[in-house]
Amino acid sequence: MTSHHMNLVWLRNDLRLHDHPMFNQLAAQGECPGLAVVFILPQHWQQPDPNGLTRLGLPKARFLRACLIDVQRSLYQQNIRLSLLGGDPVRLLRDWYAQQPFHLHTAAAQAPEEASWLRAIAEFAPVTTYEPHTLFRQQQLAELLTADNWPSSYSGFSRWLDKRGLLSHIDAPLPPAILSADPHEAPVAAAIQWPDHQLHQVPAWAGRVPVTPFHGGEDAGLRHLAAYLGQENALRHYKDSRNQLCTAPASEADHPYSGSRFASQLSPWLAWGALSVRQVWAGIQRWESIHGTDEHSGWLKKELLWREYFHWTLRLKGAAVFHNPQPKPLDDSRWQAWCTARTGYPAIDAGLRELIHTGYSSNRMRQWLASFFIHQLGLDWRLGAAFFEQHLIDFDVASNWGNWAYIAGSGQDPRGGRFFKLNKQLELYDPQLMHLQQWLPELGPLTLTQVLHHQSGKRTLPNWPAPLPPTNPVD
Ligand SMILES: Cc1cc2nc3c(=O)[nH]c(=O)nc-3n(C[C@H](O)[C@H](O)[C@H](O)COP(=O)(O)OP(=O)(O)OC[C@H]3O[C@@H](n4cnc5c(N)ncnc54)[C@H](O)[C@@H]3O)c2cc1C
Repeated sequence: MTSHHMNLVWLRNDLRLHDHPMFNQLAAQGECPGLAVVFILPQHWQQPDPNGLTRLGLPKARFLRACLIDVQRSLYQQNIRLSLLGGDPVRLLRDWYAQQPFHLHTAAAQAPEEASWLRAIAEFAPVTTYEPHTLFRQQQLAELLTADNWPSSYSGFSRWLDKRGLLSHIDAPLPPAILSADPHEAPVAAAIQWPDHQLHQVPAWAGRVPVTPFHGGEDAGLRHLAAYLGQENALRHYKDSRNQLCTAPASEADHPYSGSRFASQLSPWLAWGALSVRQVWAGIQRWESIHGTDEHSGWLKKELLWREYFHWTLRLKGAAVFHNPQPKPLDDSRWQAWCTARTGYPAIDAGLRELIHTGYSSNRMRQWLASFFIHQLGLDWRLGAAFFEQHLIDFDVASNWGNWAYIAGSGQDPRGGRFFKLNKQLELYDPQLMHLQQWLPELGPLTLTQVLHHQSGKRTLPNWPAPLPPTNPVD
């Protein structure tokens, strides 16, 4: 590693100090000539694309901002500045380098866009990359990471890990780094322009629905993890409750898990790297040492391995993950109905409202939404994935695009897509309409039969739009 330049750490979605190989490496170097840390909000994230989508919906922006404030505070306690810049990352870093040469330390690229930034920067500055996002190191998977060897399904990946015994070789999380360096300020100025809350119209229903339960930041993420595995101990029923659409209110006395979190809800912190996935894995192992290894802890680990599978798939396949061999033309009226959560299918419209309003939805709901968008509205899955990208506070490029491609049948898995029959799903997962009524309060008291009939086209709910004609039956 060069030493005559100052070190510049470029954080992207690795917004933490604990278990961060980059900070630990720099700390191990001891006193260095200077250290600055930067986060750059790419300007194009806020420019609407031809379909009116940006990459930074309001809940997502709020969560990100809270993560940045938290990491800025933690660094400040070590006398290190985090500069927050907005603009074109390559241009800003080139300007910075021209005024004050640096050695750049940053996470390895996940998506092709990041890879192209890193290639461009490497032309004018020394760059060292790190692996802060995954359970495994690239070297551990080297044999698999070739076009011929990469498994075409998650199960193939999981079998290979078992065969190699790799699950017992996941690195332990690193302790928070203690840094020691001369602080440096950014020599370039380009303030972040955050989305304007004033321009965001609050719909009339918003006052009657749940508030966003997530607060960004490493500190909040670590507390959430500790509570989930400790005081709440909600992992004890994870496998049985993970398919719920929401947490049943504590008042639902006859519900088996009333008031207890249905899934870990760790994804927003994991996505921004405010929590390290190895920290979560180690937390589950600690839980197992107290409560014993069981199907619940095993299932949560399995979900983290799904994440791993999608991450490494993207690293290997790159732009191919975003490709649709059967593109579809845009049907504007269907697209507008989707964007305004008025498709006429209350189960879907409730899910869309939740997603737009909070930036989060359960895995089951995401599956309904994606399957509905692709197989019942007949729209191009990439548009649905981009819609999620705008809204999800836990947007993770590999998991989002990987899951959409998987449901569309465009991705790795040879089974040709996943189609969830909406009415059957509603009967199975929200028979008491708990989620649906939470998000469509203006529909008032309803029966399951009324909703099922409406969704089948019988128009039993006069104050909700007629359902758009489906391209496949909902029953
Ligand atoms: C269409 C679609 C889009 C999705 N987009 C994203 C996304 O942008 N970001 C994201 O983190 N997850 C995404 N997922 C996966 C999954 O829905 C969320 O990770 C999960 O709902 C987050 O809630 P949780 O933390 O309570 O999950 P839990 O059930 O508690 O799972 C724990 C963790 O495992 C990982 N995980 C769980 N399921 C999956 C999965 N199917 N694929 C990859 N990782 C998984 C996540 O990191 C999650 O936080 C998507 C799923 C679908 C069907």
